[in-house]
Amino acid sequence: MTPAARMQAAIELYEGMNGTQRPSDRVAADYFRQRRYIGAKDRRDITLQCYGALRSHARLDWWIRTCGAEVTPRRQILAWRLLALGESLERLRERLGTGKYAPAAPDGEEMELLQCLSTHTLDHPDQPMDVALEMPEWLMEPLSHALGERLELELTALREAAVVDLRVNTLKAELPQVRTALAEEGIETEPCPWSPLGLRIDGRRPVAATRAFRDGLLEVQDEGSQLVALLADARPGLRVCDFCAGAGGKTLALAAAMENKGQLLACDVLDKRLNRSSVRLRRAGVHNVTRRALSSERDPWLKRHKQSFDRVLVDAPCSGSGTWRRNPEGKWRFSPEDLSELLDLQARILESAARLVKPGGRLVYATCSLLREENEQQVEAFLAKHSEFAVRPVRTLWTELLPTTLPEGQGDYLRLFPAAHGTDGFFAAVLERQEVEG
Ligand SMILES: C[S@@+](CC[C@H](N)C(=O)[O-])C[C@H]1O[C@@H](n2cnc3c(N)ncnc32)[C@H](O)[C@@H]1O
Repeated sequence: MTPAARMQAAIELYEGMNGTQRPSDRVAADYFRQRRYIGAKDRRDITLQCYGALRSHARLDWWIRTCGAEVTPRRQILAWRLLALGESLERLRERLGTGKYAPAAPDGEEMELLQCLSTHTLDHPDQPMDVALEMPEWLMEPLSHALGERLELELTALREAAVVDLRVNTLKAELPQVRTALAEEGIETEPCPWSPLGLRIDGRRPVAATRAFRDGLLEVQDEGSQLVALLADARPGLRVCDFCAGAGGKTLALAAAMENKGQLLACDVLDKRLNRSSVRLRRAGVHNVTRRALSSERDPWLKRHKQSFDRVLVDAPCSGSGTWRRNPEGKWRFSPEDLSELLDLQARILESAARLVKPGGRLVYATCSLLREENEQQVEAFLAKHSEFAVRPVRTLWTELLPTTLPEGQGDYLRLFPAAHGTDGFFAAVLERQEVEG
């Protein structure tokens, strides 16, 4: 493809991403599936343009409006090229209106906009803080409450693309073996700093096409997720419930920690999502998992199984604010009403899932959210009503369960942040049901 044709494809794809509520990576996957003639290099360039615009959305809109124009996806892509990529106006102009596959030539009004933009770069001191940090205005207060003086640093990290982490599947291999196998297929990795099972890849590589992946030696999983699963301390022979199992990311990690021994129950309200785990479980050689679709968090099944699990993991549905490096559109679609609905749902799930925990057993409440409302405040509201549960501080659990050093800033709860720890944002609390005396 010519650079102009790639630019036109980026405009088309970006229009598609903007015109839907579907996740942008799915829109991109469909776009390329329907255009198999687009090769890997072109695909990478087109995706780079779209994600570049998506990650700079607020600043691009600010500039387009400051230059007196209306925002459109096409203008956002053109603005990104001038402001973020530093392309010259002459070079950009040369590519517009130059043939069948190129973007149309700009009209007079658009040309004025391009001229205005071409004398600037993406950041400007007049941009309000929410614009500069690419965050919806309403979220600045709860984020500031959660991040304090680290607000700017963390939100800056959240604007950038995330690294790719892998978890070695200890049911099939050890870390050095997987590292060597990947290197033989041209993928260099470094051990993750905190997870003893983690390998980090610099940049995007086709991991899913490797033999090591197809043979189930590894899973793609953020280091933060790996740590949540490790802190659940799912040992061989225990009865473990993964209450919000989804497509099984943490179920797989729990099964490996259990060495396939004991009972692991994966629940979710979405049957379809649970079913998606079956291929992954098979590939990983997991065979101690039973799946159960729940009608709601109050499914009658819970009553029949109260106090019968050693470990219950609640990987709660949440804002996903800790993962907005990967899904930058998520923050623009998330509303105060969504947050308030999630807070009610999380409290209900925590309340119900807690009933499954045996005396002496543990309830692990985790989110990939940065917000205190979804994290500390949920746990503290739960503890205020349930004196039979007590916090097992992560700071001490870590030394019992993990061979690596404790990341900075850990106290009662696990709190991981993109800038501070290089992971997605994660929160976890480990709560133990007290043994009944006498
Ligand atoms: C953060 S995701 C889980 C991700 C998964 N544990 C993983 O590691 O891949 C939260 C899950 O909670 C599920 N969920 C939503 N409402 C629920 C409810 N009332 N009871 C149980 N699960 C629920 C969602 O369907 C979703 O799959």
